[in-house]
Amino acid sequence: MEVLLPWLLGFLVRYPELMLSLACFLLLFYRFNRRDGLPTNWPVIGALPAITVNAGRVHDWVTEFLSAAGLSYVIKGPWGSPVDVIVTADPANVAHVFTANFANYPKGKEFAALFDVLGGGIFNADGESWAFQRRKAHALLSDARFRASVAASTARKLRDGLAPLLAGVAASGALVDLQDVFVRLTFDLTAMFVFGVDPGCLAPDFPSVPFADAMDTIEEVLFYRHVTPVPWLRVQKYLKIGHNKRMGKARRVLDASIAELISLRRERAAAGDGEDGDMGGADLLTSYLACQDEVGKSGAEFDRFLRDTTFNLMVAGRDTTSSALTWFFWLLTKHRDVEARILDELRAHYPPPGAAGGHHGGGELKRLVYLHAALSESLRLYPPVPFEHKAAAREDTLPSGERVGPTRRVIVSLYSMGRMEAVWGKDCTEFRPERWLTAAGRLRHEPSCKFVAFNVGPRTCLGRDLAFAQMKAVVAAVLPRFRVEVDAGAVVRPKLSIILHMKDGLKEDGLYESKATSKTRKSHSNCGQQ
Ligand code: HEM
Repeated sequence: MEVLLPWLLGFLVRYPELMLSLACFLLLFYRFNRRDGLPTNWPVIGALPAITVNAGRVHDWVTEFLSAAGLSYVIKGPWGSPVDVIVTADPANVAHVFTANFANYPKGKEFAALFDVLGGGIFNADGESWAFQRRKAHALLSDARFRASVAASTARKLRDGLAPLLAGVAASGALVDLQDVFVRLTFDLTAMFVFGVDPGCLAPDFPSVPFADAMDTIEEVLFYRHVTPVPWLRVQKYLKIGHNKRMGKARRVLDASIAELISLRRERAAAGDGEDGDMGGADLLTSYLACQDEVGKSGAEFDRFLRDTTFNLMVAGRDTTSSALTWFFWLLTKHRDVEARILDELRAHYPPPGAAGGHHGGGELKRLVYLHAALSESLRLYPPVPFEHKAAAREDTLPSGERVGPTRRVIVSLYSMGRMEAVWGKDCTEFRPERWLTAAGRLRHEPSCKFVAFNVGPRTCLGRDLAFAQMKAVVAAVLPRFRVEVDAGAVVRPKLSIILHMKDGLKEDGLYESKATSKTRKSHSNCGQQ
């Protein structure tokens, strides 16, 4: 050792780059993961090598190490601050954090800073502000007139927008990215019930809609903020460069678009046209405008409230539902037996409008039990919100035994929770809608701390029923008429984002309209009629 040490030091002084490269090589390519499958937590840099190497497949990587660890594992912070993260897919931890100790796990200031673009909206709010917004949103979203208007405007959009668009694509044999189609569709559907206006994002020429493009950019930057060292984020903010610059630009577009939609609605209300628009005046913005006294704000403050509220609802409705639909349609291409059962159920309980018994008021959707089970199964494996993070206001110990506090946060992997053998059994990675059905063919209830796609506890999703109704309506409009085929070689994987979109979309696939399903397929990426 006496000989080796001076030799090593001499080598380090003379060839620092070589030594640094060697160290990096050892770190990055030798032991990102320990032999037991768990990521190595190195001194100072924490699990950075493992994170770097697995960044492209983060959700599957987390699932692998959580399986190996027994549902929870502590990742040491590489972000330049002494923060560790306990990553968990343990239902007991979820129940503890989201329900039993809800008050001790607020969204908090750091969450609000990370998601500053959401302003004071419901996703970012805590305490009284959150409670008020939740009460209000809950009342509006469950209002019977609102629900009936959403059902009617959705049916119209599917009949006059989606179906002709898909038929046109099918007839022309053009390529289509189904994910793009669903994002456009849910953007329009959500804007209709939030602003009372159809922005026409879903159109045959696939127009560029600045509002929708700005939302895409914002989501990308938000994910980037999760995986970038804090000091570098600060430099970007200070110099107004990189992702910070992109965010600034997107925010300006977003704010301008929302301001325009709000003033349009105000003008129409002032002109006595309050009942116009795609929702016949039953949209959420009209309702919020009418309750200014209850909100207790005026002038610019009320405008900011409207901007934050409507934007939060747009985020809530657009991306989650489009992500869910994309994964669902892809899963059906892999499970034709499930598709066939859904088609049988649709024929029996949801005949097309115009056919005998084919009147659709929305209530019939409740009879589609197997479809409900299949959608739940898809959401279990591909939850649109793949992870949630939480910080404890006061030090706490989780049921799994780990301490949480100022220097240790919690990340719940919703994606991994659906894939844990300990939670769902040996067939946890299989797509099996039957797991959601009782022997009598009714829907089986799964505890929400186990099926977390819609969140758990007091902050449970307020749009769950609406989302199921919209997804069922889309499936009923598309499935009997079109058949989607996926190229065997297509690589389908999640994009790195706060929403579980598909990385390369579903554009390598083919869509066929019923009449031509048979043998007229020209190439894997064609569209045709069944
Ligand atoms: C498949 C579709 C959907 C899924 C998987 C989903 C999932 C979720 C999740 C995971 C949260 C918790 C987010 C968080 O606190 O970080 C949430 C909250 C929320 N969702 Fe949904 N959502 C869906 C559709 C919708 C729709 C269509 C609406 C209608 C506007 C909606 C409205 C909301 C609202 C208002 C909240 C905030 C609740 C609160 O913080 O108290 N969601 N949703």
